[in-house]
Amino acid sequence: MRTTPDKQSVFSHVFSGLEDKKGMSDEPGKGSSDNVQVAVRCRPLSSGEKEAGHSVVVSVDVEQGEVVLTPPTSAGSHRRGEQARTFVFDSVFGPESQQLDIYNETARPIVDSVLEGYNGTIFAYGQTGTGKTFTMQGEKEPPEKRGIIPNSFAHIFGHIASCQGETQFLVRVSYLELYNEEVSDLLSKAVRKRLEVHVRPDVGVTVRDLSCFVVKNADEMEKLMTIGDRNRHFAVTDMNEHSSRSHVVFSVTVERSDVGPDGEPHVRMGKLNLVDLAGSERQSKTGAEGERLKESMKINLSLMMLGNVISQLVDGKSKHIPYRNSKLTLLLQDSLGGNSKTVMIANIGPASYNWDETLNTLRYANRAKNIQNKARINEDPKEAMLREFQKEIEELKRQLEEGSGGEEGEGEEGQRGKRKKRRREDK
Ligand SMILES: Nc1ncnc2c1ncn2[C@@H]1O[C@H](COP(=O)(O)OP(=O)(O)OP(=O)(O)O)[C@@H](O)[C@H]1O
Repeated sequence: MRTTPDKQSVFSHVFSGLEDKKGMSDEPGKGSSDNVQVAVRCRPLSSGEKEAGHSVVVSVDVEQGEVVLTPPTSAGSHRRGEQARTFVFDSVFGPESQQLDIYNETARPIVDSVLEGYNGTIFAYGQTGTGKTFTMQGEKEPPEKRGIIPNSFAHIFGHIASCQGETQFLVRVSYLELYNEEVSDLLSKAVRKRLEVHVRPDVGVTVRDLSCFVVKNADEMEKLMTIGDRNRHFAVTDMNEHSSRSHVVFSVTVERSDVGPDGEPHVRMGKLNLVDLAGSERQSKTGAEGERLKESMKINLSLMMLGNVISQLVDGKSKHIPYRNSKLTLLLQDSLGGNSKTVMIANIGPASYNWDETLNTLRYANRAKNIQNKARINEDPKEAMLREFQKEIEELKRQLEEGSGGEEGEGEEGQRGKRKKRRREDK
């Protein structure tokens, strides 16, 4: 359901829920300094890699949060004899890790914060074919294979269902694609229409004309995700049979209205950005030519720009961060160094022939650990829709009351007088 053309039909999607004690104890408007959290996930060796006889060069120590990249032992490798490299991250996941473990450790705290009114970003980064889409979306069946995005839908609506009483929620979603440096709306009928990205000082990054749908349960969200995925650019490459050729951002906005100590309703709004980046790739390995090669160059360029932004944020010397150098960094402006709680999941493969790419990803992720964000609860935001709907609901209720007649024995004159009085009170 689209919000703009049909506001009235969303009234039924404004949920009632319990006053959330935990949420109420937060101090709206106060920012806290949060480092970007970085997790690393290493996928299992694929059957093709096993058949080709590639050895495993990655080991993971979950307890210590450590990833060790050992040098390849094969005689032909130019990395043979190098020293092992060790990296430490906020959390690490080996080939046996389960989708739900990843969700609980990396995504759950971010989604909890979004439900409190913070912005949150979860993004997957890594070489092509290392499991970014598997981590973010996963597979539909069996349920244990579901990724972060569908798990977050269940989490959000599970939370709403557990609430009762005064708290009301409004959830809406949008889904955009960044392909060859052009932004488009994956949920629009005009799916290839180019959209403009703007940064507004009051609300941050916005995409003009991006459609937004109010949803009332996890199934509706999943349906929208499936529609959007069908519109996404994929291709077969030598590195991945189903390779994403674009970056995508699935956004979920959660508005909540709680009655504060002053007896008045207060609206808070958290936005969750779920980002599946296209993979970095080497042309010699993917076999990209023609259109694929053009895509590949754009993908690598935007990831390089993202790397530059990360370096400058961490370096701390530069006052000017080059967010505007690419659409990807512009879209992620709030998520990196801004008003958001952010987690990056760096995906890597375990095989020896990807040693260089794996080292690059680990270095990239290692730098991102030092990015400092300043997340704050978004209280009474201008763009909140909930308050507008509440006002209209009140107005409709009033009209219904008026339409159902006055108190017994009260004449037309008496009812008209009451209406006038209410209008005066409203003013
Ligand atoms: N942890 C995992 N366990 C089992 N299979 C996995 C895992 N991670 C990835 N795979 C499998 O590896 C293949 C590549 O994964 P996926 O498409 O998610 O990679 P990607 O990083 O999104 O690639 P690209 O950047 O090319 O889109 C898929 O067949 C996927 O099912």
